[in-house]
Amino acid sequence: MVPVIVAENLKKSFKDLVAVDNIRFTIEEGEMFGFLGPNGAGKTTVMRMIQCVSPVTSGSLEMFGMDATSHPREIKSLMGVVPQENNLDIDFTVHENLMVYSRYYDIPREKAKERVDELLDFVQLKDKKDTMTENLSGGMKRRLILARALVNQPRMLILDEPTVGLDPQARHLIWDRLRLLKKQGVTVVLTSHYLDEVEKLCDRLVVMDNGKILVEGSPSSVIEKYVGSGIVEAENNPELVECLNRKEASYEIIGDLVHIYTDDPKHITEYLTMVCSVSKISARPATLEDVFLKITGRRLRE
Ligand SMILES: Nc1ncnc2c1ncn2[C@@H]1O[C@H](COP(=O)(O)OP(=O)(O)OP(=O)(O)O)[C@@H](O)[C@H]1O
Repeated sequence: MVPVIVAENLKKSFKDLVAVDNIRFTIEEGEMFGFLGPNGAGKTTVMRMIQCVSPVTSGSLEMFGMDATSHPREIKSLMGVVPQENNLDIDFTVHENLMVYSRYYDIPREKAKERVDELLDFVQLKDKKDTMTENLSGGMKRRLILARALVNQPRMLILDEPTVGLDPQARHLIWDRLRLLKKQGVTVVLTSHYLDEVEKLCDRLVVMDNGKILVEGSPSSVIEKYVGSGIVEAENNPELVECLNRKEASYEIIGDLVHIYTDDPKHITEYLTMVCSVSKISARPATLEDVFLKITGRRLRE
């Protein structure tokens, strides 16, 4: 495996605030890699350092074997970026938006036209070619931004919350396109608050909080490691909690519910039903969302 991004003791401070606190991670070529974390965890700050638009405070950040501080131009030419906000030029048509962007990369006009047509086809916006950008739906705007990020045929694509606010159809189309890009060998790095999205798409992920990386691994390995393969949910009552303590089970009380983390949901369900009074008991597979909440807690962030 060839590493595309290597971060060592990477730190970013804004005056007294440490937004990214000495983190290390490696992203391999052709991987789909996710950054997760509550609001303010430091994900966008990491993305902006990767995009070489926010200087590293200390530590090292290498991409394609080049240092982010000394080779930003070379690195930028190899990547495409889908930012968190829709920052399209609304005074242009769909086609013009992409043509203008291709000029930044000095792509000859005829070649750019060909490339833009291919990209509009790729994101299913061919029939909107001459539509003014401001008249596109939210999903179409996101697709246009994805197309724009691909104008320079990047080896790595960075996406900050690519599907925020989109309906299921639009999300699925973006997922499908990201999978196609991965098949073509493009390294994809994304942040998302949609944990099902990350679970479905990403080969590996990190969970950040307060600028630090708390968890790293494939979705299935982190689920296995932090919550086990299944969760049994039951209505909270003192007798149930006593039973769980006796059995030394791993559990969490969440308001009116008890979450029991287990690799054998059937066994726990049968046991509890037999030895104590339980109601509304049910089992389900554990998800990345369970890991996220277990690791980062349930406290609301600012
Ligand atoms: N330019 C800046 N100046 C000062 N503080 C900043 C700046 N950018 C980010 N921060 C702070 O750094 C911390 C991390 O912010 P960041 O935007 O990276 O979080 P995030 O994980 O992307 O959050 P979200 O999920 O809300 O997008 C926050 O406390 C934020 O207020």
